[in-house]
Amino acid sequence: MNGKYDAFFANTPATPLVENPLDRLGWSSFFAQQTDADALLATPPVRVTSVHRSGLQVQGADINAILPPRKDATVGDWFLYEAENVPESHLLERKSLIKRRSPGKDRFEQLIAANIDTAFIVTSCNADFNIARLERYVALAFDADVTPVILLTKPDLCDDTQPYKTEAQSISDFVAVEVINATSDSVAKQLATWCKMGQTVAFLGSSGVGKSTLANALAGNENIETGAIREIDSKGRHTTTRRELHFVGTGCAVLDTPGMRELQLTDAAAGVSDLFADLQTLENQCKFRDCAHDSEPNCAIKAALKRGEIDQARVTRWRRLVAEDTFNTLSLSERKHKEKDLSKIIKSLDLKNRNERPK
Ligand SMILES: Nc1nc2c(ncn2[C@@H]2O[C@H](COP(=O)(O)OP(=O)(O)OP(=O)(O)O)[C@@H](O)[C@H]2O)c(=O)[nH]1
Ligand SMILES: [Zn+2]
Repeated sequence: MNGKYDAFFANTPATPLVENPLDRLGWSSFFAQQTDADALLATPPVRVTSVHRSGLQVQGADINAILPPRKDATVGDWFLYEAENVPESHLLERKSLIKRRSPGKDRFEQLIAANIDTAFIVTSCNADFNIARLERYVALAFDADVTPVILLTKPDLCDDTQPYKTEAQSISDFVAVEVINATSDSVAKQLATWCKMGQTVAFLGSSGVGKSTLANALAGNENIETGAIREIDSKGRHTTTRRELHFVGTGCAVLDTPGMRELQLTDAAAGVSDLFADLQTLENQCKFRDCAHDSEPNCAIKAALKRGEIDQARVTRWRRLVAEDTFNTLSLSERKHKEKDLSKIIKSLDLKNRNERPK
């Protein structure tokens, strides 16, 4: 980077009065530093605002275009736009990426959303509240390099929100917890820290907890649910799609994509280790590398439980997430392979047993 465009492209606070259209789209120094001022003029940045079968809808400072479909990009991605040779547009490195494995047999990876800054994990102060589910979402966010923030909605329908808040706060010291009435006037104010200009946020959580209500409160007069757009697909037909990246009143972008709503914890190993770093450190002190923290001697986890330093329920949730994650990460062939290995081991154990049996 050099010269007079530095401040402009790096989105520095040195130019607060002139709103750069790219700022609103979420452009930041993280992306600017992957290129230089000359390249930016030749191939201006564009962001994927929605994904369709016919291609990727992209938006730039004064560009509104469609890139040909490609599997390695998703909503929220940034490209350097090659006007002369559109398919050659260059995909920029991501700040964060949410992906999932498809539930089908082939279990290929689907990219759900890129470059989200904050994931609001929404649950209500009632029967929906489930600490294990919250933990899953937090692990998923950590794994994707997205900052998780827990929002506890419907406080007005609950006698005492404190127990919910205390439990949610016990998940991690690094995750903010906000009690928020989604139907109140103070939503935008309460979420302002995370919804500044140029930020990209998403809402995760079960149906009916208030995600749309919160998103609409941020949007002000705009109604996100009715933000459908009509466009012409590659065969010239009119199609109606939901927009996926909504630029709302506070200046932030709200990402709403169907894939987000179906997220499960899949291969979020890094997130699980972040979330349970203390337990993983303890585990390293167990005598056996494959300690099941069950009946093994010199088990550091059991010792810490006995001393009352850690909580049994949390240990159980951690073990389940690790097991689930290991299984989810396996491909179908690996699973078969593993099954084969397993049956071999069982057979050999049986054999050993038989041979050692007294005649
Ligand atoms: N009293 C009260 N009602 C709320 C609150 N948050 C959401 N609601 C109501 O709960 C209902 C469901 O809210 P939605 O925003 O549609 O929930 P959602 O999470 O978007 O649900 P899906 O679209 O199914 O995923 C609506 O009738 C909201 O008005 C809250 O904090 N207090
Ligand atoms: Zn152990």
